[in-house]
Amino acid sequence: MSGESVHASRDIPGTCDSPVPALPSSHGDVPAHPTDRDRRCPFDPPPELTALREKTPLSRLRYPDGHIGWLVTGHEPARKVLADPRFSARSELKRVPVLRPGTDPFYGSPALPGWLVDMDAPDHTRLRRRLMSWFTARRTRALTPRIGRIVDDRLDEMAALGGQADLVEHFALPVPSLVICELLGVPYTERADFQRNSATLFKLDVTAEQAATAMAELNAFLTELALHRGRSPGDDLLSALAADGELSTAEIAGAGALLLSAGHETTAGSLGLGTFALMSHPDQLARLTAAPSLAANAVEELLRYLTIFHFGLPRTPLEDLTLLGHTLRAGESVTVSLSAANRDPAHFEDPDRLDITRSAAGHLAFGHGAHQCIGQHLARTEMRIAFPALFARFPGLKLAVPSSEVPLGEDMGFYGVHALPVRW
Ligand code: HEM
Repeated sequence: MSGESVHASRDIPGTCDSPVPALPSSHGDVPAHPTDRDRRCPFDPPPELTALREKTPLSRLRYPDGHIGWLVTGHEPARKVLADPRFSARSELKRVPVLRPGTDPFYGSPALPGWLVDMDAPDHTRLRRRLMSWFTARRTRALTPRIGRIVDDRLDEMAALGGQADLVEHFALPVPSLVICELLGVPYTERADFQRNSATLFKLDVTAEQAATAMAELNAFLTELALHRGRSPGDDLLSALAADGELSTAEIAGAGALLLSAGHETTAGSLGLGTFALMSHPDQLARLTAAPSLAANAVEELLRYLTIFHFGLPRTPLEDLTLLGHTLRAGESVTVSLSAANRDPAHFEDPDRLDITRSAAGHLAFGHGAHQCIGQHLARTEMRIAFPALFARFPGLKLAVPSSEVPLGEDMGFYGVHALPVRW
């Protein structure tokens, strides 16, 4: 299905009650993963995914290259799989991703140095330990005043544009980009190249060659920077890693590339899509603006409700094991759908309703277990500051186009909006 037809058929936000269609079936009884291009509503996972979860929290799944593996859609089994060290995250064990039509240059071969999402213990633990101290809740809280100033500066810049702007270009993308640049020690002036390369990496329909080129460019940039910070250190993460001498330059560059790309794309997606969701649910927005102290709760609920990591997390059993009465064989592909798990009625009451006052505790938007998002506290802090500040500065913020014309990031590994034209 093309993006165009999705835009044309998508319902007005807040009224996305499409009937659940019959389960998709590519061959025989084994369905393919319902993709984001099957969404009926910009904020809800495809109804086919919900239907799969309602049928069983663990189903067979046909991957784009035709091989058959497993899809976990229930909240409880999703947590179990992600917490179980018998499920590997190593890239050389992964086959084709669930949504990419072609091959993936990063699957089927060893992890790139520093690329910790694709590693298992003990390498993963060694590397993660070196990075964790920079992303603790305490350290992130200390960044609050600086993030507040970055947010205010961007809002000033937006206000100076008159009465209309693209919120992604002027707010949702620059805020996390500036924050992660400062933390890592990456010059923000270099953003055009790293933002383009990161976007290519996370795009679903690029060729393997395009993705590999983007990765090589990003890596070369970070390698040069890591060497430079080794010679002339600053007060930043890359300098600290270079001075500490525990990681190789290749590992520092790889971890830097991962942090830089994950650190801005994801939060930008959450800020852009989150603003769209709030504006489309005026009752929820009114609650937030009336009580900005709800921001922390609202952020958790938006993370749950929107689950921008929409393609799921890939894992591979290292041995035969049993889950929900099924035998999963060593080497089989398993995908954990965070979108489906975060809408599981067995864990969240009335899960398809956005309610910024509910407890969204236990949501899996940041994953779970050994690979749970390193940047979660940073992302939370940025969002908790950004949403109330945005709506306080522009109390009459509105979409400047019909909601059906907002370009959705359904072609991206992280869901979001490519642009959000707003006026005030
Ligand atoms: C709303 C924003 C974000 C969301 C929804 C998100 C989501 C996730 C998820 C689901 C994972 C788990 C991947 C897996 O298990 O395979 C993850 C891992 C990761 N995230 Fe985030 N993330 C966000 C923001 C950030 C930020 C701001 C940074 C950087 C500072 C970051 C850096 C990372 C890194 C380095 C990992 C890999 C951790 C590991 O493998 O041990 N993320 N993220």
